[in-house]
Amino acid sequence: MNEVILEVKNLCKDFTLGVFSKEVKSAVKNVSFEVKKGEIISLIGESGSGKTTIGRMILKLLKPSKGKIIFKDKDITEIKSKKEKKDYYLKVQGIFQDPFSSFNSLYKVDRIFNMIFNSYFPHEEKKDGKIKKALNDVGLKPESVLNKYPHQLSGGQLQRLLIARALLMNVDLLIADELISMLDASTRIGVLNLLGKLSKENGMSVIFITHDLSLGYYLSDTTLIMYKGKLVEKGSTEKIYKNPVHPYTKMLLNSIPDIGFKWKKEEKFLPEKIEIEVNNFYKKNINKDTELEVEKNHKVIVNGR
Ligand SMILES: Nc1ncnc2c1ncn2[C@@H]1O[C@H](COP(=O)(O)OP(=O)(O)OP(=O)(O)O)[C@@H](O)[C@H]1O
Repeated sequence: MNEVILEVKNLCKDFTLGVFSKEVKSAVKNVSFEVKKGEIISLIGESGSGKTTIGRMILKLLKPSKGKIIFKDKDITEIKSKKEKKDYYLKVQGIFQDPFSSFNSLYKVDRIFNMIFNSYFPHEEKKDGKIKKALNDVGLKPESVLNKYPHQLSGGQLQRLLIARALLMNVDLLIADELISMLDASTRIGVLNLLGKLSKENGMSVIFITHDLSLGYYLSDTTLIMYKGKLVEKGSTEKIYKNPVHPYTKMLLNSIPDIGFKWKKEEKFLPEKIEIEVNNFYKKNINKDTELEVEKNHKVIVNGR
C-alpha cells in the first residue's frame, strides 16, 4: 500500500462573497497531503472547516485558487478537454451528503446504471449480471430498486446506489462526503464495512469526510484534522487518537461524549476557548518550521501562517 495515487500540494480556495463585494473568504489554506493506493483517509473537522471544499476541488467541481492536485502523476487542475475529464471520472468518483442531487430524477435506476456502461464500457457483454452483483454487494435487492425513480427511494438506498456505481466503475478513489449521514445506525456499520472491504479487496482508496471522530477511528488508516481551513494534524489514525498534539485535535477528542457520563460545564467544546488555545500554540511555535514530526507518520502543523 505504498503507491501514492493522489497528491494535494499547497491547496487554497478563496471565495469572493457577493457579486459586487470584495470580501474574500479563505475556505482552504495551504493544505497538503497524500493518498496511497487502498488507503482510507478520514478528513475530520467542524462544520465550515473546509472539508467539502477540498473534496469538491479533487472532483473538479471547484477550481482551486492556488496549489496542485496530482492524480497519478498528472495535475488535474490542468485537465480541460472533455475526454480527459471523462477518463478522470472513470477513476475518481464522489458521494455527497445529499444523494438526491446526484441522480437525474427523470431516469429510473436501471437507465442510470445502463448509462454507465453506454458511456464507459460500451462493449461489456455481462452488463446485467454486473449491475445485479454490484447492487447485491451493497446490500440492495436489484428487483426492488432497478425499476424505481430516485424519488421513490430513501436517502440510504441512494447512497448505496452511489457506492454500487463506484463499484461498477472500479474507481481508484472515492470521495465520500458524510456518506452515511442518511443511514440509520444499524445499516451504517454495513456500509462502513463495505467501504473497508472494497479498499482491501479492490485497492480502492477512500477520502472519508466526516465530523464524527468515532466513525473516522473505526474506518480509517490515516486521519487529517482540519480547523478553519487549515490542516492542523495528520498521520496514522491510531497515533493521532492516542497522542493528539494540536490543541484543536485535543479538544475534539475530549469532546466525544461517553454514554452514562454527564458533561461538566467547563468541559464543553467552546469555540472561543479553542481559538485562544490555538493562537497560543501558534505563538509558542512561531520560530519553528510549519510542519513538525511528532513521531513516525504523525505530523502537526505548528504555525498559523
Ligand atoms: N460557494 C461558496 N461561496 C462562498 N463560501 C463558500 C462556498 N462554499 C463553501 N463556502 C464557505 O467555505 C467554508 C468551508 O465550507 P465547507 O463546506 O468546505 O466546510 P465543511 O467543513 O465541509 O462543513 P460541513 O461539515 O458543514 O459540510 C465555509 O465557511 C463555507 O461557508
